[in-house]
Amino acid sequence: APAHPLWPEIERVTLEQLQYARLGVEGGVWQLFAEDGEMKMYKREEEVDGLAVDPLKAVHTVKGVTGREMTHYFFSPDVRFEWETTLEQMKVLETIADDTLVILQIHKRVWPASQRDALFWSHVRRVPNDTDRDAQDIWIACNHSTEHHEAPSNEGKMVRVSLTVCLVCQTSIEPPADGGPVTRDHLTCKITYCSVVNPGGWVPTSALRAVYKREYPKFLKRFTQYVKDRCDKQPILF
Ligand SMILES: Cc1cccc(-c2n[nH]cc2-c2ccc(F)c(-c3ccc(S(=O)(=O)CCO)cc3)c2)n1
Repeated sequence: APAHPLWPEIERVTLEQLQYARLGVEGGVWQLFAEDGEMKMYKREEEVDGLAVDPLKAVHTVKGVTGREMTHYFFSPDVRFEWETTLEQMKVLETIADDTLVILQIHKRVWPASQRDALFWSHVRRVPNDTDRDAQDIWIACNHSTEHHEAPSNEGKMVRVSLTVCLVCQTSIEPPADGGPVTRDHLTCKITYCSVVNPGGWVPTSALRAVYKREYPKFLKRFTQYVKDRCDKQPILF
């Protein structure tokens, strides 16, 4: 494994997030707050120091793409402005490996809160499916807040959020009955998107919950549609 000081944390957090995502929405602690076709969004209402830090878990089923494709486009900084509508600036501060980056993102301000930025490592990996041999491998992309010497301190202009996010994808193939080639029509990708964002500075709880309720469904719907459009008519990446 690459000898980088962040590597042990990247390994630990990525695998923890994988287990967390695979728990699904059991236990009755998750409250369904948005639904759109196959997409279901759940939250837990939690406050830390009077700040709403509502963990979010979304599950979605997307036809015609693989988990590798879904996590590739989630991870790739080159295409982020094409689907992340709240992004104002983004800088790759460090390329640790071809599947591991440190990124600084400045997001658009949401009235009445002050503008936020996010500094995180971003990692994507394939995880062999240890429970079901003939299933496809699982893919996970994970973003987790970190420190970095190159991140400019915004002289107090910006509030830095603290976040842990993962996108876990499991692909299924229903092979054609006639033994013909597998096409995108035979692909189904089950997605779990998990997010815990500490807004970093005080935001009225009601305002923050309204932002989450509006932004998260929009974000996941737009992102998954973007990947379907990008992959349409392209060779399948398993
Ligand atoms: C989807 C969503 C939920 C909650 C708030 C907002 C939002 N609206 N206006 C500004 C933001 C905003 C502020 C700070 C942030 F760190 C992120 C943020 C959100 C998602 C991710 S990610 O890692 O899931 C995808 C990469 O951008 C990273 C940062 C988004 N967008």
